[in-house]
Amino acid sequence: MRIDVVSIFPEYLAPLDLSLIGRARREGLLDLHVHDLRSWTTDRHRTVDDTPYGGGAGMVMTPEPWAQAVDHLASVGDRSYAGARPLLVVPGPGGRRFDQAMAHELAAEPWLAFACGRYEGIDERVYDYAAEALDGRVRVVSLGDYVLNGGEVAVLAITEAVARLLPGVVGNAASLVEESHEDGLLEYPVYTKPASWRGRGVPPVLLSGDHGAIATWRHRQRLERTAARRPDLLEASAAVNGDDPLPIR
Ligand SMILES: COc1ccc2nc(C(=O)O)sc2c1
Repeated sequence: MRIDVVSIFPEYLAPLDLSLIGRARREGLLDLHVHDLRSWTTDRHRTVDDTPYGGGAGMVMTPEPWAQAVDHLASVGDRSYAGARPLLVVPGPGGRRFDQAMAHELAAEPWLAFACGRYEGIDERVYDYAAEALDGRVRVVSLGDYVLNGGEVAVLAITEAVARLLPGVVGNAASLVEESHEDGLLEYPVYTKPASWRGRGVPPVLLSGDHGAIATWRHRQRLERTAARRPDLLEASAAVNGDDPLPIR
């Protein structure tokens, strides 16, 4: 997978050099290109914003640097990635909410590009221009119902959630299975040594060696934890599967 990120704060993406994502890049599983939007400016001050038409607080990102960034992405024509055009993802509070299902959708894309907005946002005409230049493949995505100062933090989160789904990135693929949100349930509680710690023990079933009993206990823990913390997930699952959201009643 290729990922391009355009930002006025390219150093914000430095964490993508670390840990599993950094290793995936070094192993050639992820081809990441971070671009400074200001490299597509022409004035002495490398200006990327201006006052909003219609008045109001803050500044708006001007369209021309973004159009040149989009033109670059459209012209790269990296034949290594099917279609040679990326899906452009623009993080924004008014976007479709990012979730694990979308993480899987994006992980199936050969090439993603992220446009990181700042200030009050990007001139609206850029979205239309980008859709024309990239065969309509532009998606506005929000991390959640809150507002950040820009798209970079969202890109870090989305990139990590997506890249970890790529084959070979997470050492043990089995660890991707019983995770929160993978199958509609939250994960079970985990324990490690020591067996007794500051007067607190480990559930005996986990020390029993009875793998069937352990699997049953863990599933029950997932149901109870989901019912307690995210009952909405159980209701959604029941609506889809038609089963009793809490068979453990
Ligand atoms: C100006 O660019 C922004 C501003 C707020 C914001 N909030 C996001 C979110 O996912 O909540 S992405 C994003 C991008």
